[in-house]
Amino acid sequence: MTGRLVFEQVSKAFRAAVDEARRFVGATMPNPPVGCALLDENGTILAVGAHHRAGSGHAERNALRLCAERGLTDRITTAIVTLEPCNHTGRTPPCTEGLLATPVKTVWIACPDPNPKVAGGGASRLEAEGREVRWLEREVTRIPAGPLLLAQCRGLIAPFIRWSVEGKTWLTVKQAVNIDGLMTPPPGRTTFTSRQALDLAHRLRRATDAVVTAGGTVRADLPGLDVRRVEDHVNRPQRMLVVCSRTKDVPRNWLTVAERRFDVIFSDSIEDVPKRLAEAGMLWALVEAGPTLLGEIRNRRLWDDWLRIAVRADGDEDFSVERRHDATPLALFDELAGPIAAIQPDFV
Ligand SMILES: NC(=O)C1=CN([C@@H]2O[C@H](COP(=O)(O)OP(=O)(O)OC[C@H]3O[C@@H](n4cnc5c(N)ncnc54)[C@H](OP(=O)(O)O)[C@@H]3O)[C@@H](O)[C@H]2O)C=CC1
Ligand SMILES: Nc1c(N[C@@H]2O[C@H](COP(=O)(O)O)[C@@H](O)[C@H]2O)[nH]c(=O)[nH]c1=O
Repeated sequence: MTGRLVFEQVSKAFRAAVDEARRFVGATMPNPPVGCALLDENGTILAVGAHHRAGSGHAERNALRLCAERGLTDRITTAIVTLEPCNHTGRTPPCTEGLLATPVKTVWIACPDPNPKVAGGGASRLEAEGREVRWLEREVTRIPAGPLLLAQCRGLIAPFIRWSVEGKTWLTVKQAVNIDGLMTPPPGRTTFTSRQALDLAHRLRRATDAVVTAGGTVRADLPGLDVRRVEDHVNRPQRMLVVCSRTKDVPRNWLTVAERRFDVIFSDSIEDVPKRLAEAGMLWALVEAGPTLLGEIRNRRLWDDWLRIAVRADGDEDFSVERRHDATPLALFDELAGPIAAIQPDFV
C-alpha cells in the first residue's frame, strides 16, 4: 500500500490517456487535445477523460466527473496527464483545484504547459499542496514504451505550441509519388496509392483543422478534400480550405461544393498562409497540392513536416517522414512511428 505504481502501470495509463486524447485531434481548436487517466493505489484505471471541444470541460474535469459518477473519487491516488494541468480560470475553472479536491497523491505530467504565462504554475500549485509531481520526460527510459508515449504527448500539443508561441499554423505536407517518382495520377484518376495509404490520408484530414490546395490541383482533379473513408467528428468546428491561386480560376461548381464543406479562402501568397490560418484559430493544416506549390513550400521552408508515400515497383509503399522540429503530430499515427524514428529532424 505504498501508493506508488510500477512503471508498467504508468505506461498503460499514459497509453490510455493518449488514446483518448487522439480521438479528438481535429476537434479542439484553438485548444490543444489533452488526455487524463485517474488510477487507484493498485494501478487500476478508474476513469479516462479527454478535452473534446473548446469551451467544454478539460480532460481532467471529464475524467473526474466520470469518477464521481461511478462513486470512485475517494479511491484516486494517481493522475496521469498528457499536459500540465491548468491553474487559471479561463472558459472553465482550474484543473489543479479539481485534482486537489481529491485524495490524489501523485500527478504524472508529460508536457509542461507551453503558455509562458502559466508555465510551471499547475505543477507548482500541486506541489505547494503537498502532492508529488513526476515528469514523464525525466523518467522516460524507465517506463515501457516511454519514448513513444512522450513523442505522442508532444505530438498532441506541437501544433498548439507553434500556433500560440509563433502565431503560425502547423503545415503537414502529404505527397504521394508513383514508381517514376512523379505525383501525377493515371488518366481518369485522382489518386494511385493503396487503400491503407488512402485511409491514412483521410485520418490525416480528420485530424487537421484546415486543408491547403492549389489552383493546378483543383483544375486537374476537382478534389473533394473531405473526410470520407473514416468517421469524422460529429461536432467538429468548420474546417478551412485555402486555395493557393493567383488567378482564382477554379470551376464554379467545384467552388459551390467546396463552400458547403469548408470556409474557403483564396491566397495569392503561400508565404502568408501559416499566419492567415493561425489568425482564424487553425492549429494544424494538411497540404494537398501538386508539384508546383510543393516546390514553393519546400524552397521557402514553410513546411513543418513532410509525409511522402512512395509506390514501389513491387506495388508496396514506403512511408517516410521529414520533420523540422523535435516533436511532430504525425507521431500520433502508429504506422508512422518507424518512419519518424528513422529520419533525424532537419532543424533550422
Ligand atoms: N500525388 C499527390 O500527392 C498529388 C498530386 N497532385 C497532382 O498534381 C497535379 C497538379 O500539379 P501542378 O500543376 O503542379 O499544380 P499545383 O497544384 O501545384 O498548383 C499550381 C498553382 O498554384 C498557384 N500558385 C503557385 N505558386 C503560388 C504561390 N507562391 N502562392 C499562391 N499560389 C501559387 C497557381 O495557381 P493559379 O494558376 O490558379 O494562379 C499555380 O498555377 C495534378 O495532376 C494532381 O493530380 C495534386 C495533389 C497531390
Ligand atoms: N494522388 C494521391 C493523392 N492526392 C490528393 O488527393 C486529392 C483527391 O482527393 P479526393 O477528391 O477527396 O479523393 C488529389 O487532388 C490530391 O490532392 N493523395 C493520396 O493520398 N494518394 C494519392 O495517390
